[in-house]
Amino acid sequence: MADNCNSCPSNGTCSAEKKETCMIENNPLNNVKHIIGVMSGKGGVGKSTVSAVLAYELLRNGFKVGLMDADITGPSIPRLVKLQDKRITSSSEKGMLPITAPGGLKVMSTNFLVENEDSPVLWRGPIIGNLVKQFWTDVIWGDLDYLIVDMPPGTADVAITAMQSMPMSGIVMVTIPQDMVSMIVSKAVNMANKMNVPVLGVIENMSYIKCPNCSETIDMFEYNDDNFIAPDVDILCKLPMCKELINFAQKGILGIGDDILSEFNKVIAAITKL
Ligand SMILES: Nc1ncnc2c1ncn2[C@@H]1O[C@H](COP(=O)(O)OP(=O)(O)OP(=O)(O)O)[C@@H](O)[C@H]1O
Repeated sequence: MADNCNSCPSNGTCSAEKKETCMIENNPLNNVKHIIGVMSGKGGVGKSTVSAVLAYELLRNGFKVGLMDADITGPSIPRLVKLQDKRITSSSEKGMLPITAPGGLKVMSTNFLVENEDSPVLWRGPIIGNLVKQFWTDVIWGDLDYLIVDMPPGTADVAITAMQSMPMSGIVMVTIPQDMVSMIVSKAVNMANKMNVPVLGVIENMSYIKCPNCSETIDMFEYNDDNFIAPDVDILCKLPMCKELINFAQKGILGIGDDILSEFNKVIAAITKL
């Protein structure tokens, strides 16, 4: 049975049978209402960028938000939220405090634990999986409305461990509209379905570019709409390929125009319905 059901985001919604078989450990110091995974079967499609913007936009909407960088071997969140120089230097037996970014966003990443930002993480799969688990059990997130998890890439063991060790309310998939990528993201959708984590929908990133002169939109990829991901998965929003998202690490959320933020708010609408 799960440890500390009282501090589990799923508390009150699990069946008695599920509670009996649940292996999730929760930290009694945490009161997190919803955990949202941001996932993609394929690398480089914008998962970390989307996670960071989503976290900041939720914050701007007045929520208490945490951002967990569960991409252990390729942690890009600290740079995206300008915390690359921060390190966690102390912890107690109760756990580790995340680093708080300006605005109140609580962040945890492997890069806060290694000596230098460019130190490689040469750990094997089980150790990496364990660290992801510890980012939930041993980090004192405190009171949060939403914990956004930048998921480990792919659909292999670390991603499975992440889904098994955190009571996720839902997964948002990030993809680019290209048949080959969509096929791989479909695997991630199927994986989430098998693990009983609801897929809230898909963010189609780098979908188009907008001409700065005439505002014409130009689709970036040729793809067959009928084959897109899975018939029962909604496309939550379409994001352009644009400088504003490339420059997020430098300019932050205030550098992103209202048209793009309104797309992110469609995702937030799906998340806040939970
Ligand atoms: N909509 C966008 N327009 C332009 N560039 C983008 C957009 N989204 C992401 N990028 C850029 O694409 C690159 C990859 O983005 P990001 O690191 O967020 O992807 P990822 O899926 O998390 O990658 P990884 O698999 O390496 O963790 C980055 O350089 C980022 O700035």
